Amino acid sequence: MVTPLLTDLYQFTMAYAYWKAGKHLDRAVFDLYFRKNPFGGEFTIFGGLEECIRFIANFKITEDEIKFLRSVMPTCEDGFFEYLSSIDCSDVEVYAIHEGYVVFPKVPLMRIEGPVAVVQLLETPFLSLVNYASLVTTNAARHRLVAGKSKNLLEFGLRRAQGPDGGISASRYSYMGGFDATSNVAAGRLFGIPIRGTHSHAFVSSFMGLDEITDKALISSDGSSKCEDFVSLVQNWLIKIKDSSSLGGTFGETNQSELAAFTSYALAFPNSFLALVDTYDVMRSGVPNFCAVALALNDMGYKAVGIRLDSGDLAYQSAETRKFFHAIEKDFGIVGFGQMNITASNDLNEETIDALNKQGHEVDAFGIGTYLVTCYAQAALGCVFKLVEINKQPRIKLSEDVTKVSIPCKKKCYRLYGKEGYPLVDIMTGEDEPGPKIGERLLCRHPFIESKRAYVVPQHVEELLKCYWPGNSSNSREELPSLYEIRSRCIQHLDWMRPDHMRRLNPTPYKVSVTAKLYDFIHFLWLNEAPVGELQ
Ligand SMILES: Nc1ncnc2c1ncn2[C@@H]1O[C@H](COP(=O)(O)OP(=O)(O)OP(=O)(O)O)[C@@H](O)[C@H]1O
Ligand SMILES: O=P(O)(O)OC[C@H]1O[C@H](OP(=O)(O)OP(=O)(O)O)[C@H](O)[C@@H]1O
Ligand SMILES: O=C(O)c1cccnc1
Ligand SMILES: [Mg+2]
Repeated sequence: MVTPLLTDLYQFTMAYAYWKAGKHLDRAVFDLYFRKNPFGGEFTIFGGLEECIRFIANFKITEDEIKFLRSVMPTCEDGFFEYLSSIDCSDVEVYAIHEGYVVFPKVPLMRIEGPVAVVQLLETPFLSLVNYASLVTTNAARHRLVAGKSKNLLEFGLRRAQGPDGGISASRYSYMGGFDATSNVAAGRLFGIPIRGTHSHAFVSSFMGLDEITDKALISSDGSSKCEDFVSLVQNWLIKIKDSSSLGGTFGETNQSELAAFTSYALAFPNSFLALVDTYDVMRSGVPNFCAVALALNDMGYKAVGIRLDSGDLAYQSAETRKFFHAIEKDFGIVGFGQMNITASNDLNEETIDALNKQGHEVDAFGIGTYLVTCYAQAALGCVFKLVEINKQPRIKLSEDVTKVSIPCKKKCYRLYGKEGYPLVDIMTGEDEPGPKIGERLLCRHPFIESKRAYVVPQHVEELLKCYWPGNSSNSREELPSLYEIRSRCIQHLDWMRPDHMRRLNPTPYKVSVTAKLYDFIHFLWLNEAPVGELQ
């Protein structure tokens, strides 16, 4: 779907005007960056780089596309379309921060150099590939931080995502941000993401009673015996549970159509039985029914997986369910029954998971859809693509709003680490400036606010922008890691950050700075380009 035509018309009209002016081959440098961290936080995860690199690797406008462009731009000369059909990205260079890194406002995630007309055509597709990817990766990482490392996080969002392509991207980047699995089968196939799922209320309510089950036989897990009437085995267990010392009197008649649904599911998947228990009544029907089926499976050598809760007070119900499981373990001597998995879903987000943590809960896995994939808490990241140099001349974009003034020049970017091993500050320098050195004191200045500056003595220096597409330069090219490797990197990097940058409430901003030389140059260019006002 991502072709050169997946762009805004103005990229093509500008390309024509560059061409008419004989400027199309001017060597331009653009920075792709964002201005503010999303979700009220102080960090972002960079996602989407691999897709950008694959896009430029295949960048070619086909004859059919040229024909269409001619119809869209009928006044443009033939020579322009001949030029368009000849272009590719062999003369473009892309330097980027590694995908999955923790990144911060104003620091270029990518620096793109090449003939101005070609690089201009990359603006919209690159932004489209990076903006949502980074936003949803960050959203997933934030859900992971609040849920904790020990919980399983399942992405359930395909049905609620912004269309099929939004759903596919959501699955890919939720996994990158630290989710464990997706329910999205196509994404699992495309990207090798683990696929997981339970069943829905429709499956439960489609059953009317136990007499619907005609094939009642179940062979034991080791194949050594056969139970001809698994339904009776389940019913017997239900009676035993009802009469057990600690559970007697906690429930009466359970819903028999629900029991039929659970039994059928267990017959279909004896090795991975998991039941949705909230269709009728969690504690009076769903959980006892589940336990009866799980105990019957246990007789046949199978270990049930657990339950899913999809409504009500998830803290309370998970705790009550856990007590029920422990009581079964104790009364019937089934070792491990108390640890049965409890999955929770239903409009979960950072806030609800945080609330559950504060109340105390027994949930092992969270299934999260709507709030994760739609990025409900913030609709867009706001990455931009700005010209910073043309034909070696630095360029600046001014704005009444200081946060929107671009940082000119082709730059290098470094992450400086302190004594305790945490990243302290990111610093941008002019391309020809010497890089920061370990143990050498360096003045780091806020790019726009004069009074904000600090000396830093780095214990480790990391250059951030790596060559991912060398064009005609002699730089060697970074390999594209697998999605799994990027996910591992993301998880590791989140761990390396100082905790106060990562906390949910009032996190400390991470410092982003420029060298004194670059600071002076930005302000010189600013004064040069800004017209002096006249008061009358
Ligand atoms: N203990 C809890 N503390 C805070 N929020 C919770 C707790 N338990 C559940 N929630 C959240 O409260 C909301 C409950 O939503 P709502 O009242 O619409 O659903 P419900 O009535 O429980 O279920 P449904 O409408 O799907 O049958 C959900 O967002 C859920 O994640
Ligand atoms: O709640 P989310 O975070 O979006 O997670 C996905 C939801 O999708 C399913 O519900 P379903 O589509 O059956 O409808 P529902 O909203 O009535 O639960 C599932 O039971 C979850 O509740
Ligand atoms: O497998 C599930 O439980 C599931 C999948 C998608 C949406 N809700 C739930
Ligand atoms: Mg729901």
